[in-house]
Amino acid sequence: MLPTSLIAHPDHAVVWHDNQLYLLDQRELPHTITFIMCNSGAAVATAIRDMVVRGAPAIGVAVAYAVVLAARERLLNTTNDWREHLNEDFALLAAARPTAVNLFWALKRMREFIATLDHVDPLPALLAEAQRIHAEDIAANQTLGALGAALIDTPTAIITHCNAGALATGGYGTALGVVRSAFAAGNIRCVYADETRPWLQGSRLTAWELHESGIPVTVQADVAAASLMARGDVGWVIVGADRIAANGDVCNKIGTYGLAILARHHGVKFMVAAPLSTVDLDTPNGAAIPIEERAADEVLCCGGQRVAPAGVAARNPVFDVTPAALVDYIVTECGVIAQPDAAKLHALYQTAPIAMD
Ligand SMILES: CSC[C@H]1O[C@H](OP(=O)(O)O)[C@H](O)[C@@H]1O
Repeated sequence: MLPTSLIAHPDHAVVWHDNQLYLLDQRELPHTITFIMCNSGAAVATAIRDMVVRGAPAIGVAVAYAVVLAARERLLNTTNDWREHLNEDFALLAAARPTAVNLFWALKRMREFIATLDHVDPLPALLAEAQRIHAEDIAANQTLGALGAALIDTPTAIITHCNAGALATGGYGTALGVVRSAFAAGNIRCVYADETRPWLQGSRLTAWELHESGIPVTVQADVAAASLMARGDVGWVIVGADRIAANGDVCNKIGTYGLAILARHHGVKFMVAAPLSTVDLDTPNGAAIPIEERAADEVLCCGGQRVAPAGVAARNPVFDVTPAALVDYIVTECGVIAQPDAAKLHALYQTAPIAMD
């Protein structure tokens, strides 16, 4: 019998329980609930690469716990300084996926924390830091959820893309955090969830999260968003982010850029919800963000069957960049930026309660 902390719940994408790390296998949702137990940094790197856990903040939280697992493994198997051997683990984790900056933000924060340690046994302090990162992400989502919901001042239908929910974060969600808060305020009539090929994060994960929460959700083909906006039924497009560059360009799931162009054309407001850990002032603009290209088979196949004829190639970039000029609001836990630009982002960073560097 799974402990209650491991019962299937959108907030349980990443669970530290009984000194082990459990990842809800998001490849199997919504019809199968499987937790994968990881006991090394390498196992977490594999789980990230294979999309067991996905979503920028959730990846960051998983990486923070992965450093604890790696340190434990090194302490058990290394006679000399455990810190030296951690570099291999950090390199494995850094190579898992290239786009979501939260992965690298978490590695940097854990590495800087390790540098402050002089404990003989570093594990309790390391675990406490990973748990702080986890708790801070949930709190950030609840705060940004409320700030984003405050922008939605009348009942409306919204479109969301991919999954930027509790499953993609430490809990509560970013775009779906705004949806949860706005629904509680009576201002969400319906959520139209783009299915988001090829991984179907929308029809599998967002639909599961919102249905479980009693929030009206309708799945649609990604290509159906345009005519829905043309009908005039939708007030907002609300999405998450994997990396926000210093000038306000937003990197998110492939298809987001097209939604932003459609939204601007149809007078639909476009909101990006993300914690400050997703803002990367070291990346000057969207063109500098590495876009992950995944296996062609993810596009060539559907339901495990090859659809395209043999010999036909496919391209599979899994993110794209929305220029800041097409973004109406960036909502973070430190505040809301309307019509984002470099100066406004930098100013927001300066107000952050703790140094986010
Ligand atoms: C809350 S950020 C979630 C973000 O991550 C998703 O990508 P993936 O499922 O490939 O990790 C997508 O871009 C979401 O907006």
